[in-house]
Amino acid sequence: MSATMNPTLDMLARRRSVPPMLLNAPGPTREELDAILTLASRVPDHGKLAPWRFVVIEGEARARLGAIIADAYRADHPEAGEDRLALERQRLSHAPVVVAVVSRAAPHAKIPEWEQVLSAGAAAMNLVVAANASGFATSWLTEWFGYDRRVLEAMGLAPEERLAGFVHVGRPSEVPSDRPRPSLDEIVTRL
Ligand SMILES: Cc1cc2nc3c(=O)[nH]c(=O)nc-3n(C[C@H](O)[C@H](O)[C@H](O)COP(=O)(O)O)c2cc1C
Repeated sequence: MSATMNPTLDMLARRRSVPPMLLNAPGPTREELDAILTLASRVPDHGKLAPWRFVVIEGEARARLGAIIADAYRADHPEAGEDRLALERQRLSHAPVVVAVVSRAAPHAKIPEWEQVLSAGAAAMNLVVAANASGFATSWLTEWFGYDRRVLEAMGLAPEERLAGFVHVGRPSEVPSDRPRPSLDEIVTRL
């Protein structure tokens, strides 16, 4: 896409995910992250339910949760070797900050649950956009442990809460080349 004089459009046209291994410190400061999370929470939200919340995983907490991820993996794969367990242990330790976006969608008399789930996706994407506009790069991932109740419980999620994604945030050491994008012909119909 051609460059414009509009920094928002330029960022949207160029942004791409950067794998956690390429996301370095320094991560956002407390003030920077608060600003990013404030923008992440400014999303369409039918019924003003705030059907999402954020769990910030940084510093020592990344390794603490990594140990729980590796324990869960070992319990399910007793044959797993040390290399694989080390990989699992490091899952959240590459980027300096990982924000878990949690969906709190629940049955409601007026607001369809589907719309609450969509709002959590919007919050995750606003977080991605705000972090990238602030000079960071991101990766929005779930992986197997994003669906593992042992891991989610260790993060403080209630049984009815679900993970929309782990957004890894850091300074990119390199930005991968772009991937193919769908052409408008494939995804747009006009009535
Ligand atoms: C909800 C959600 C979960 C995702 N989980 C994973 C994942 O576990 N592993 C993965 O490789 N990509 C995952 N992705 C895809 C990446 O976030 C990203 O879209 C892709 O790697 C590159 O696209 P981009 O450069 O346009 O961001 C997920 C995307 C979404 C929306």
